[in-house]
Amino acid sequence: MSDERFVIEGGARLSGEVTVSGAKNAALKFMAAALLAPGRTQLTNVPRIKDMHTMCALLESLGAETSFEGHEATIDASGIDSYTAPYDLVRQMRASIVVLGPLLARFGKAEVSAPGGCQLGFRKFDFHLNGLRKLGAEVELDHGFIKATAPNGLRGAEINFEFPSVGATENVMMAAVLASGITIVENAAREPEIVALADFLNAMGANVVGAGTGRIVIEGVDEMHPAAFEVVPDRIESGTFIMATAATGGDVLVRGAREGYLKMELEKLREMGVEVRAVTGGIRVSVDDPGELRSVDISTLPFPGYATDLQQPMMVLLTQVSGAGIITENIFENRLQVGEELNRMGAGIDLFGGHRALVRGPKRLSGTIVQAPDLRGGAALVLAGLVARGRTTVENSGHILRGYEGFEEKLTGLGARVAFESGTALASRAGTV
Ligand SMILES: CC(=O)N[C@H]1[C@@H](OP(=O)(O)OP(=O)(O)OC[C@H]2O[C@@H](n3ccc(=O)[nH]c3=O)[C@H](O)[C@@H]2O)O[C@H](CO)[C@@H](O)[C@@H]1O
Ligand SMILES: C=C(OP(=O)(O)O)C(=O)O
Repeated sequence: MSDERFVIEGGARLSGEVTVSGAKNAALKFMAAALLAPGRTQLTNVPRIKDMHTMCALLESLGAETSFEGHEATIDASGIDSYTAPYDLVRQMRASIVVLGPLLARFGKAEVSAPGGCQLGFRKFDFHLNGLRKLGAEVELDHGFIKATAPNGLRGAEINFEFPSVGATENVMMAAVLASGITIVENAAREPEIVALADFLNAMGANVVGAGTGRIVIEGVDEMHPAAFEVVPDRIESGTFIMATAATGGDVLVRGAREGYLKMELEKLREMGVEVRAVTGGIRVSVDDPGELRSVDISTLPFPGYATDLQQPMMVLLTQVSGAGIITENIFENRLQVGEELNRMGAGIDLFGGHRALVRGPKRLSGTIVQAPDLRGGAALVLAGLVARGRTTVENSGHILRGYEGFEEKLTGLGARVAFESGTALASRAGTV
C-alpha cells in the first residue's frame, strides 16, 4: 500500500486541450534495448513517470550510466559489468523482465529475478523463456531467478507463440537482433509499441521486418550501435482522457492521440454515440449528455482488439450511459475487480467470476474513499471521482504514478477539481517534515 492519494470533487465537465506524454510501454522497452550497444542512446519524449526512474535504477545497477532531464533520457551502456536484475527492482515493475533478451544477446548471460504474482492476476513468463530457449539459450529457474546463458551465442530459429504476448515478443525480438541467422516469430503481438520497438531497433542497426503483423522476421546482425529516437505517444493515456471527457460530458482536444492506435476503442465509442474524430494534431471528443449515450459490450483482446489497459476506464464510462453493457476481460482476470470499488460508489455492477461484468447505467455515483487496485484501475477510479457527487479519495494511488505523467495537472487544466497528496506532503502540512 502506498500513502499517495488523489482527492477529487466531482461534477466538473472537462473542456479544453490536453497533451499526451510519450508511451510508458514503448519507452521502457527502448531503454532496455539500449543495452544492446555500447555508447550513448538518446531518447526524447520520455514520460516523467515512476516506471522510468525504476528502469534507470535497473540499468544503473547493471553498470550503465543514465540521465533523465525533462523528457530526455540518455543511457550509456558501455560499462555494463553486472547481468543481474535484482528482486527489489523487478518487484516494482514487471517490465524489468525485458532486459533478459538484450543482456543475453550482447553478453551471453543474464539473470532476472522472477517477477512474482501481481495485482492483474497470473502473469506467467513461460513464453519468454521458451522463446529464448528456441534461440539456443540455456534457461533455468534457480532460487527465484531466471538464469539464462548462451555460451555459444544465439542462433536464429522459428518461434511460434501460443498467445501473442507483448513482453515475450519484445524479449525475443531484442535477443534475435544479434543472433546468427534468421528468426521468424509467428503469432507475434501486433501492438503499436511493438512496431515502435522494431523501428528503434532498426535505427540501432538491426534488420527487423513485419512488426505490426503476426509474423516478424529478424535477420541477425553482428553489432548494434546507439541511436537517438523519439518515444511515440501513449495510446492508453490518450484513451483515458477521451473516456474521461465522454463520462463527464465535455469537449476536449487530446493532443498527440493517434486514431490508428485506438481503432477498436474509437469504434466502440462511436457506437455509443460519442462524437470523436481525428483532427490536426490529435483527437477531438465531445459529448453533451452522457446519459443520452448508448451502452455497448466490450471484449478485451490483443491489438487491434479492445485494449485491456482501457477496460477499467470504459467500465466507469458505462456506468454513465443508458442501457446495459457486458465487459469480457480475456487478458488479465483481476482487472474486473475495480468493479467492487465502483460498487461502493453506487455503480451496481454485477461481477461474474474473473471474466465478465454487467454494467447498467446511467448511475449517479457518490464520492467515498476507494482503493486503487492497480495502475489503470486507479486511473479509472479517478474518472469515477470526476462524475461522482461530492468528494472521492483514491487511496493507494502510487500505482497511478507508475503510468500517468502529471495526471492531476492535466485534469485540473481541463477544469476538473483534483488534488494529489502524498504522505510526505500531508506530513509536511502537519508540520512534521
Ligand atoms: C509494460 C507493458 O508493456 N505492459 C503491457 C504488456 O504486458 P505484458 O507484456 O506482461 O502482457 P502479455 O501480452 O505478455 O500478457 C498477455 C497474456 O499472456 C499471458 N502470458 C504472457 C507471457 C507468458 O510468458 N505467458 C503467459 O501466459 C499473460 O498472463 C496474459 O494473460 O501487455 C499487456 C497486454 O496488452 C498490457 O496490459 C500491459 O500494460
Ligand atoms: C499493466 C500495465 O503495466 P505493467 O505491465 O508494467 O504492469 C499497464 O501499463 O497498464
